[in-house]
Amino acid sequence: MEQYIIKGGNPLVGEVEIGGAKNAALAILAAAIMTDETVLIDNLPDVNDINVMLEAISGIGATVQRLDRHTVKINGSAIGSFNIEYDYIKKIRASYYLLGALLGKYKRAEVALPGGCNIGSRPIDQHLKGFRALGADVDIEHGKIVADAEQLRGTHLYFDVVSVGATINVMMTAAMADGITIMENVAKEPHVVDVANFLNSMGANIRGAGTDVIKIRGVKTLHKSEYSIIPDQIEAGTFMFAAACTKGDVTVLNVIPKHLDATISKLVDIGCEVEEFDDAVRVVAKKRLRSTQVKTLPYPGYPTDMQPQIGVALALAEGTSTITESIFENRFKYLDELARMGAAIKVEGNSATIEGVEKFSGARVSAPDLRAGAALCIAGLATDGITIIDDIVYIQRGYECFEQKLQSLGGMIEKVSSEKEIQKFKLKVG
Ligand SMILES: CC(=O)N[C@H]1[C@@H](OP(=O)(O)OP(=O)(O)OC[C@H]2O[C@@H](n3ccc(=O)[nH]c3=O)[C@H](O)[C@@H]2O)O[C@H](CO)[C@@H](O)[C@@H]1O
Ligand SMILES: C=C(OP(=O)(O)O)C(=O)O
Repeated sequence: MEQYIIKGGNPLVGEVEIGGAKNAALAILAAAIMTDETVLIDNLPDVNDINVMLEAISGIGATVQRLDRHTVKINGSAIGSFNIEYDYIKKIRASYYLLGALLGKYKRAEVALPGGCNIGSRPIDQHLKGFRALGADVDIEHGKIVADAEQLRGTHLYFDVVSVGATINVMMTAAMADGITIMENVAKEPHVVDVANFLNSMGANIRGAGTDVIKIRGVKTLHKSEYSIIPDQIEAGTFMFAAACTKGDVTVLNVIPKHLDATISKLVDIGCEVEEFDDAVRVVAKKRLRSTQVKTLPYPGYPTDMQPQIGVALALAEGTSTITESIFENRFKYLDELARMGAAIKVEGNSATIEGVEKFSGARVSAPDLRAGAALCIAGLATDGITIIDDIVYIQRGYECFEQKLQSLGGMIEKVSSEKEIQKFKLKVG
């Protein structure tokens, strides 16, 4: 089993290139099979979840041609199965997008119930409500969602909760339904807009993505497109907090600063200097961080996917902070791991009270999920001693070349898979 070993204490300094947004890319790859023409997708992150999705779509007959690490050509004309059997697909959350894409194009789909990080109960009732409202019969049979429709008809739909997944999924199906669909109380995340832009580039007619109401005029067919995925705001934010926690000076390159507004605002609250450029953001932390209050919310609020990263910063900040996690009920597991490193935290329901400590001590901890794993790496980099992180497979789901990027900023982090390698690292760092 691979682990990260970290010797912290160095400020992270330098520039780091941010890749394409994993959560936009997963939906865009699913949407790419909705045309019989060839689609070229660029700025794809090379991470495990993306590779699982590519294998799943090639498994049902789509042609997938990787031009380079970040560029792929997809042709969905030879799809011969609407049943996603591929075993790994149920392990990722975004497998549910294949349901929306296949149902829209072929009026039939069978996909295993989705997995993803264990951060809460994660129901999909709003996806199913949307498909049914468009005229599909949807059942859950033997762990699979089975959907089919004689005809998909535009509808007026009000989501009961703001859901990124349901908004994108139903938008994909409605893009190929007959007539007009109006979706209210939708998610406004940048990746919702990116998927709408991608579908429009293939000839869909979707208006209002990024606002509370999306209007879709269904089209019969979609056509070829060349599309570049937006930068990953969560990867960018993770490196920005790594700078904050190590008293560093890091510039994240290839970002859309507007997408980082909530993250930037919190970094400023806790005492960092933040400079915005056209497509870069610089974070400088010169002194001890200050406490603050945070509540996770749908975009444009503070993202739940950035909650563990700020949690680490607040555990080192002067004073008492609170975090309220209002999206997923099980996203505080990393705090137990952080407590092993000396953090002082009390969790009650969906709220955590954090008394900042001056420093952590190195420990052996486990990544409970993707973002929490990345946050624990930040904690290790902010700690003088040695930290070992188990279960880094979660981190590999969503961060490309994570350790190499941190190394390029001066971080002493290595991937190891044996006691011998651990001892070698310890000898090297003294
Ligand atoms: C692959 C992907 O893009 N994952 C992201 C996506 O997850 P995901 O699409 O699963 O998250 P949602 O936005 O759907 O979930 C938001 C809230 O709505 C609830 N809900 C959702 C759907 C539904 O049918 N019923 C329901 O009650 C969820 O339990 C949660 O409390 O958005 C989350 C919120 O920004 C991010 O943390 C995840 O990284
Ligand atoms: C929680 C995440 O992913 P998933 O929804 O795929 O579990 C994430 O990207 O932070």
